Amino acid sequence: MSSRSRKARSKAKSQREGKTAFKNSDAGSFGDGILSGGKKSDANSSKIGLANLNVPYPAGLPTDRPLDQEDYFEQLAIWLDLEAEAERARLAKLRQIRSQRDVESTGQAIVGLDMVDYHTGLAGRYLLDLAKPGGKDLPMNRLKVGSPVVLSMDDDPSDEGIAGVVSRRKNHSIQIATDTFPVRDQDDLKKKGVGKHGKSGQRPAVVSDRFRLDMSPDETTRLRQLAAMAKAQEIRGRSGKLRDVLLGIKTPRVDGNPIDTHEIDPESFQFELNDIDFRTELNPPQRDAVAFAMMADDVAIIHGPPGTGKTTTIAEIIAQSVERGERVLACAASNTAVDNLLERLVRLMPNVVRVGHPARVFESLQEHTLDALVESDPTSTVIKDLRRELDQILREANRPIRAGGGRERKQRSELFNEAGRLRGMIRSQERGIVRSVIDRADVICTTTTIDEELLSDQSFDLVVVDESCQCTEPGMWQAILRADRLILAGDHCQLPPTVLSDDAAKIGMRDSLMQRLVHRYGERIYRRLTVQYRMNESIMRFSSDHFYDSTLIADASVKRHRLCDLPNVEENDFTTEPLLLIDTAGAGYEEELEPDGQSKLNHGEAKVILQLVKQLADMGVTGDQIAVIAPYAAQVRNLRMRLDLDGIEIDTVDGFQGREKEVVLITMTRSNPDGEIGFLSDQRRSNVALTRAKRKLIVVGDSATLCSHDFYSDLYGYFEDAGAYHSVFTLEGH
Ligand SMILES: Nc1ncnc2c1ncn2[C@@H]1O[C@H](COP(=O)(O)OP(=O)(O)OP(=O)(O)O)[C@@H](O)[C@H]1O
Repeated sequence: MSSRSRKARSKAKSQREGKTAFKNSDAGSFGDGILSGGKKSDANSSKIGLANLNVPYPAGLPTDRPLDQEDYFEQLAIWLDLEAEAERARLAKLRQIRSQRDVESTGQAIVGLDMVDYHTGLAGRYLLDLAKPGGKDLPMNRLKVGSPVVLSMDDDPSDEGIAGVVSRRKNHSIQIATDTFPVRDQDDLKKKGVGKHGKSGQRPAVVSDRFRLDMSPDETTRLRQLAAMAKAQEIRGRSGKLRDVLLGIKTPRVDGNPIDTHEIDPESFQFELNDIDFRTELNPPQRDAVAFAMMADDVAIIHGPPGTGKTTTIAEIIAQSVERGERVLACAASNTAVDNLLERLVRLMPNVVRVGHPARVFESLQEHTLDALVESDPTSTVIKDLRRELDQILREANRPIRAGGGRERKQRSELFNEAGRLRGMIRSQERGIVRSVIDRADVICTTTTIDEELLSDQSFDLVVVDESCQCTEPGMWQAILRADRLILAGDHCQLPPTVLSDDAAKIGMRDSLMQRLVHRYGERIYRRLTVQYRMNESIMRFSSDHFYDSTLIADASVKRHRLCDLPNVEENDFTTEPLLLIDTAGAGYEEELEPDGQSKLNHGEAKVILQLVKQLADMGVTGDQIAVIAPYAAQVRNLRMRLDLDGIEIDTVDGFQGREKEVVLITMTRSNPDGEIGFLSDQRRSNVALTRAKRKLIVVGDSATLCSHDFYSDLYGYFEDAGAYHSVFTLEGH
């Protein structure tokens, strides 16, 4: 363990024990209830409103006073160190698993892959296509487009492999982008005493044409974040002022006035509102949020509960900003969230550029990617010729070499040299075109992990971060560094960022900048959107009461919509009622640990889900209108194997944030005599699951296990009051 990691660990320990770097006075409490709009939180209340939402914030950073700059950035670096250590430990453990079934069941590796094709892409990267022999489907995996991976020889545990990034994913193939071409070092094999047929005349263990892909620790991202944090400590001017505001050293201002001493002047606000020529049909809270954001001098927050048009609203803010002649950087932590925003933006304005690999971008938005814009630039024909030449050279260089082919080996290394020279030329030509496309753009869209090479010295009048509660604080600084003004949008009552290190999570890494600012400045720094366009009112109500102080309103267009209103869906009790809960208590449907894994599954609940899905299909609901959500990956795998309906989506809660379906079935999975509910106790996860359904929400779960927890006891009570509670014994065959 490095001395830095040791320091991080001991610091984490002392912070957990209450000896925080900041001597945090209110750690674990919820301040004065400002999250609920100024109301005091009620510690005895079983309701979970914003003020007493069960998120221990702030665990590591105080919000009752300005942060010391040095301490603050040191704290962030400690989180990153702990996270890197956790990632390395996970990967080391994973790479020790050699059995195909075991390793693939983790979802973090794919083994036994052939390289079926390769070519070169933008910036001379190699794009390698990998597939299982015979074109078999790939196993279920978590290697998403953009995931950093290590590509290594499958049967050589000593091969450290080469780093790459997933650039495309299909059912039966996966493409990765790398800077190095994977060639087996034959000379090295010889040195190890392994001949063509191995030491024993058998096929040797280290000689293989098969590859293995492992998810890898994202060192590049961490280094970029550390570099941005180092730079942030030095910056001056507008960005320096913004840093001081975010650290609480300076007070945020709206319309020139500090928010802690001045209310917004209603007349100025009305003037601003009237002055905006809205490009989208917005409801009053959305319009207020736009005007508020336009008046903020340095930072403003838009709190968007599920389906309330947060993305629609920030797209409008960006359009207004561009209208005023500003340049905008629009980001989000995930590629999907960036694309959702991009989709809205291109409807409002022409000059938007999406930075990131085109394979990560929705088909309909391809033309807005930097790659596509560079490609269609008239000056890029020269590059196309060079690339063709490079592909040709690579193909020649990769022809198999006969035994003893010394001359051929020499020729090959010359070809690789030539390939390197061509790649250099391609890169420099491309750099020029890329620069001009970026310089011309009004809006750049990217994930918060910013490509420093592409956006090196770019700064923006406005930086907007959507889904900002899914981004850790260290992950924000690359974007903040480029901002004069900052708008954060998100919902801290939904999923927090993924943090692997429990130590880092315990000392605050999962708590977002948005959450910290709301804690510090209260309702004067944010506007909440309250009209939602997704859920039937009965589906919305529970979440609204528990997470949003009962402030959500269902728009008239969705308030009473039912499954039976969909074309071809039969009308009966099942399709008319928006809620259904099946209680499996007493049925003996106990959870099981997945063989060879850590994840949980529940065959009994799966059987109930199968039966309900069949019932829905028989009533005319189509597969693409149905989603099944399980909190555990093993239950997802279990259901995917057993459920055979075209278009149906089965995924974990994390896979469904930001998504919606006409009908959603949730299998709670946990059922045990000890009332253990694992990460179901994070109510933000349940909030996401419970707010994905538009017209019908079905929950299947064991009250005997779940209801020892207040939140689930309330949930069961809610369904019962709505007349939607049924024991599993009322279902046929149980
Ligand atoms: N003012 C409005 N009038 C009518 N429909 C709207 C309005 N605002 C948003 N919508 C619709 O509501 C849906 C959700 O909007 P949007 O995706 O912007 O919300 P979101 O809050 O970002 O969603 P999520 O909860 O998934 O993060 C979209 O179909 C959008 O067109």
